Amino acid sequence: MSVRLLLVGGGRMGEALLGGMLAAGRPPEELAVAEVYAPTRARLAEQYPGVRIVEAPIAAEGVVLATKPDGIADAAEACVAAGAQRLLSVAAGVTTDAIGTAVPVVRAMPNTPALVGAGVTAIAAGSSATEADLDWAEDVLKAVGVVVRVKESQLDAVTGVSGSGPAYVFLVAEALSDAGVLAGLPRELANTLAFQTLLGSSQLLVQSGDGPAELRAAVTSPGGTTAAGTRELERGGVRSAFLEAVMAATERSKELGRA
Ligand SMILES: NC(=O)C1=CN([C@@H]2O[C@H](COP(=O)(O)OP(=O)(O)OC[C@H]3O[C@@H](n4cnc5c(N)ncnc54)[C@H](OP(=O)(O)O)[C@@H]3O)[C@@H](O)[C@H]2O)C=CC1
Ligand SMILES: O=C(O)[C@@H]1CCC=N1
Repeated sequence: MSVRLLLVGGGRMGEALLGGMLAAGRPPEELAVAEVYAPTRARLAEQYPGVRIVEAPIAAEGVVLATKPDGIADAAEACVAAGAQRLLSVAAGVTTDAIGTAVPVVRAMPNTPALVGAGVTAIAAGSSATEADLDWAEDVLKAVGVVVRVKESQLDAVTGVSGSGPAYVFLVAEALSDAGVLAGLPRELANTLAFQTLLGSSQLLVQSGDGPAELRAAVTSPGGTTAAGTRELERGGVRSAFLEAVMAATERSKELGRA
């Protein structure tokens, strides 16, 4: 009997999508995970009761491919041979043409906040995918966050900004907390202050309708503490470091597609 949705690859991204979909109320019996690594299968089976955990692809109405980029084409072929009707690849860099199966392929770039329903995913249709295939992909992914539709040519840049983006934000969180400790605060308190500041600032950014420059200006009192701190960030080249980071990640995504 075919499952509604098979996730191939129960690694970090596969599990973020699985956990996010279950938390959003998707029934576990609609889902299956194919994962080659036995200890990961055992852990997933224990952590997600009701979800079918298998070693190799089984028949499915739809498949999310979340293996490493260099294994995506083979995994896609195995899924089609097992009876998959449509595919959704989340692999960085790998084009839908390179996947090139007999069934429609949608390419997506999600991010790990999907695990808590706060992801953002960009999707693009491969040449044989229709509007209905994009609707299906959007339906699957909107359970775990915001979904936007883009041209496939934009997906490498999307990867640089939001696919890899959570890692940059976690780095900022670590650095802000470390700085609090340097300034004399206990670690637990520094973590609470740093993490809640990131959360609150993101919520304000999304909910207020004001842009980041306006919101930053509202924190920056004339001759005050924020202006003094911001001068040091600018002196350290933080803005340029973000530009270079996103460009490097975008380029690496393109390289992964050529490998
Ligand atoms: N992590 C992230 O934030 C994001 C990742 N992605 C994409 O998601 C994909 C997975 O990345 P990530 O989760 O980080 O990597 P992981 O290495 O954590 O996960 C990949 C998993 O797939 C397993 N696997 C490999 N081949 C197969 C196969 N043929 N059938 C079933 N399972 C298989 C791997 O097992 P083993 O280790 O034994 O090989 C591993 O458990 C990549 O293509 C990446 O580009 C996209 C957006 C964000
Ligand atoms: O680091 C990576 O290659 C993957 C793709 C985007 C986030 N993680």
